[in-house]
Amino acid sequence: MLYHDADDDNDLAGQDRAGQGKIPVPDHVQQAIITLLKWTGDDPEREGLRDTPLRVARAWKEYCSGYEDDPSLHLSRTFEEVGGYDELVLLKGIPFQSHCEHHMAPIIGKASIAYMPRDRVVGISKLARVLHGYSRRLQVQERLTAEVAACIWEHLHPHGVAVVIEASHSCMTARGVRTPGVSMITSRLLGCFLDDHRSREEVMSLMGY
Ligand SMILES: Nc1nc2c(ncn2[C@@H]2O[C@H](COP(=O)(O)OP(=O)(O)OP(=O)(O)O)[C@@H](O)[C@H]2O)c(=O)[nH]1
Ligand SMILES: [Zn+2]
Repeated sequence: MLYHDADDDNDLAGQDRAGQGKIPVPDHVQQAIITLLKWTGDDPEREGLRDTPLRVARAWKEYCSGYEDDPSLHLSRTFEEVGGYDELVLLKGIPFQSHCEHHMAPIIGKASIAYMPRDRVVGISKLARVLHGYSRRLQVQERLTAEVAACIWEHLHPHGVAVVIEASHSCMTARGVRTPGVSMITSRLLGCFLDDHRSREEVMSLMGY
């Protein structure tokens, strides 16, 4: 049996947790979640699971909201270098959440994103927005790292870009090899951070590596 939003206050699925309003969930999407619930051994008809297909569907739309984002648009508004500042700009330790494309399990970590401006700088929050645009999709960490770096490289035309991501993969900690406490580190260096060892050492040291 499929459930649709009731108008009462107990309709948790109907709450706007993401601030994006309530989105309709097609029956076939709910049905897929019911099938999974049954297959895992539970009873989708019991009270606690009654609205779960709706909630899960909406949660996945939120986890994967990056598919509706064009991260490069966040870099379209730039500013002239302030006071002739032409040294590196680093946003360090940006928390993010993604999901691995193999198991759809959470990837939870932090990213550090640096660039060496050429003529213009971007609002610093935009670097985090680019990260979220790519992380809110099904990912592998290597591709996420490369996509963030490529986006900044192609749209800001800086002297260099450095992206380092450190993350824990729930598919390794909560299932499978079940090895908690392990993190994966990936990096993508472009331009001066790749070619010039002093720039590379500086950015890595500022990032804490
Ligand atoms: N390189 C890389 N591997 C990932 C990432 N996320 C998950 N994986 C790995 O993807 C692999 C998928 O391996 P498979 O053998 O196809 O799947 P599996 O049988 O579930 O593997 P186990 O996780 O070892 O149980 C696993 O080794 C995961 O640890 C990622 O972001 N990058
Ligand atoms: Zn995985």
